[in-house]
Amino acid sequence: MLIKTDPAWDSSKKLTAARKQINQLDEAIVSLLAKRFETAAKIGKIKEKQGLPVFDPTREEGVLERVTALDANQQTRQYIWNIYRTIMENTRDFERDSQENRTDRRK
Ligand SMILES: O=C(O)C(=O)C[C@]1(C(=O)O)C=C[C@@H](O)C=C1
Repeated sequence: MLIKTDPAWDSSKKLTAARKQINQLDEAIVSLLAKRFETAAKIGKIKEKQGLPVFDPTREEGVLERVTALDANQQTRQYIWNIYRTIMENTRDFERDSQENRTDRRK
């Protein structure tokens, strides 16, 4: 058990506080991701009507370039890039699941 005079007590409080902050940030991220998925589903339906494929590699390259440039911290840019690759991969799946005709499962 930790007592208040123990330096580990302070560390433990800081850990709890930082995790609380992470929880709040996660709430904001999930809410924004939900809106992003919703918007992408609309795009998926427009593409379906126009007979366009869900996967648009040129647009994805543009998104990756844009979001990595938005990150002021050069050290985390590679991670942002990785995260967005995954977001867009999942977005493609969601777009296909949201379309009326769900036969196109190509990546
Ligand atoms: O902008 C589009 O055309 C989308 O369908 C959205 C999105 C994205 O998640 O940003 C997803 C799939 C496409 O390959 C390109 C981009």
